[in-house]
Amino acid sequence: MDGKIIDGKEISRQIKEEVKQEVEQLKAEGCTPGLAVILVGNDPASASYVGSKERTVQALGMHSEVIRMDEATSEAKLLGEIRRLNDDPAIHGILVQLPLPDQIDEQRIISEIAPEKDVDGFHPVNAGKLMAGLPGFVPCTPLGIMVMLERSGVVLEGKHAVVVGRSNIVGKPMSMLLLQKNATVTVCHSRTADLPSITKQADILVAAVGREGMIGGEHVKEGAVVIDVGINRGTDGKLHGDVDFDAVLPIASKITPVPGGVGPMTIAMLMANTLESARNACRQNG
Ligand SMILES: Nc1nc(=O)c2c([nH]1)NC[C@@H]1CN(c3ccc(C(=O)N[C@@H](CCC(=O)O)C(=O)O)cc3)C=[N+]21
Repeated sequence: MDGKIIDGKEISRQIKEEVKQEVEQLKAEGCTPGLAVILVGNDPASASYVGSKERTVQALGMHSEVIRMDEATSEAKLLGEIRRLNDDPAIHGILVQLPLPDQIDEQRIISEIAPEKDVDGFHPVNAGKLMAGLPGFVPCTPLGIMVMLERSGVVLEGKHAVVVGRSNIVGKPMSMLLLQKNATVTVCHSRTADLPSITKQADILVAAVGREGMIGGEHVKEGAVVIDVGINRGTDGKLHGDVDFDAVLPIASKITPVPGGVGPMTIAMLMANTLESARNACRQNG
């Protein structure tokens, strides 16, 4: 209803429809894109995300393999599973659901995934390619945000983009992608002094801090575009963003909701990356 609210669910639906068409075309050439998702342990939130990824992969006509491993699984066993998938020609994308249990070194695991199957874009080779401006897989959440901005007609060139959060998964790749589009980028984090004075300069504000309602009206400039990456499960059992939506809505020119904003875009881009990986693999060998 309100044209201010960027509908991530609708944009993700469009992307998935486009991917579905292209999957059909690729299948007609004898190549079925395949995604393997590894879930270690029984965290209910992780299990629910993995379930939703699996359903989406199947709905788009791709091959899905979900590997569920025990909470006590050793690092060696998980590495073995990744090596098997690296060598499996039916699998074009490998996603190891994070976080992993404490006995497993996440960086060690991510580094074992073949970079050309790393549809999460977390492998150091893909991170390096992004920084160097070379083609490679880009992490799904920041990539999805770029697509949302583009499809909502947001111009980035010459604008001040402020990213709050410096993770390898969102903040750092987000800042690289915004730079590529000629935004002036500032990265803030938990030790930033006087955060509101900086976020208030933002034409585009990306909140990826992981603290419910952290970004309030006092953080936002009139007319800013506000992207909320937060997915915090509140005590009410509902999902809440990092942005105090009701406080920021009247100030922003555009804003993404939670749920129905960045989250669905993340899954859509995972599908797009898996399609791209299959295309690369099949057209190279076929
Ligand atoms: N290797 C790896 N890759 C990931 O991409 C990855 C991960 N590990 N670990 C966990 C996070 C989280 N994540 C989400 C994706 C979609 C929604 C999503 O679609 N959310 C819906 C609501 C879902 C609900 O209601 O629970 C929404 O925001 O509208 C949320 C969260 C991917 N992650």
